[in-house]
Amino acid sequence: MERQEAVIQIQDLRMKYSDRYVLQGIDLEAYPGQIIGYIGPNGAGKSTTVKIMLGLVTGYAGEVKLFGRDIADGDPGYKSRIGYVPETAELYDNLTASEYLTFIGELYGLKSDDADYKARRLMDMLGLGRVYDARIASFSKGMRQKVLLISSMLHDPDVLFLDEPLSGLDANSVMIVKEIMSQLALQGRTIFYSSHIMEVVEKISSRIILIDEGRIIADGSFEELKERSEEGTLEGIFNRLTGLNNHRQLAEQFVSVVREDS
Ligand SMILES: Nc1ncnc2c1ncn2[C@@H]1O[C@H](COP(=O)(O)OP(=O)(O)OP(=O)(O)O)[C@@H](O)[C@H]1O
Repeated sequence: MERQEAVIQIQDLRMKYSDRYVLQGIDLEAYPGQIIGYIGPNGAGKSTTVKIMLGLVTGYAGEVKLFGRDIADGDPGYKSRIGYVPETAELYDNLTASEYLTFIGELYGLKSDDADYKARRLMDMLGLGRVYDARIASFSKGMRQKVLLISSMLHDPDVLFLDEPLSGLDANSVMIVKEIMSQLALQGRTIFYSSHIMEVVEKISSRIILIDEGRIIADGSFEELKERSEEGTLEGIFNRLTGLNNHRQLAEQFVSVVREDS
């Protein structure tokens, strides 16, 4: 099968904060239709990689290309073809969802009326039609997450970067958002997401990239990773490859310190 052109190409990406390398030579490429689970322990360098691709972090070494162009070439045009859901975001609490989403849509080049019309229907479909004109300050965590997800997709981006996209969502909403991700991928969009929920990553990713201390230590489909491992679950593979084999002991020690007489 003829392979389409890569939408993300990263070569020997290195990033140093103070004297410490937090990315130590990342190489990866992603293609249309892929759902890539980018996973790793806390502090492994996942957000840093994504922020570099978004143009939010500079000062890196190596090459990062999106849609075939070096993002350091000074042309920010690629940003209109990507969407982003950060792990935590300051939404404009004083705006209504309608004002916020229309504003974001306009930033991405949609006409105000079109953005408003599209946002209203998407909010309605996620069960938030009722609060479309309410202030975001009054929204629960899950409601805010839905607004963020909608804001990242309003302009129908080619590549979606999602950081813990299911954070705060109830079980029904999780099913809907997972299905939305699959359908977008089937329609040729690329989804590059980070999550710590291994069961979800295992099920929905077409490819899983595991990083630890700024290096890729596994890259392949879940089936491929499983073949190379004795573990039957992604959680087991993750724990083995990132060196955690004493969680019970650690938990016992932790609890015994918690229970010490003060
Ligand atoms: N602005 C910064 N200045 C200094 N160090 C930073 C900065 N941003 C990140 N780091 C460091 O870089 C390393 C990687 O951080 P990063 O946020 O990329 O990890 P992560 O894999 O996304 O972790 P998590 O799963 O906890 O979100 C960490 O050691 C972090 O302390």
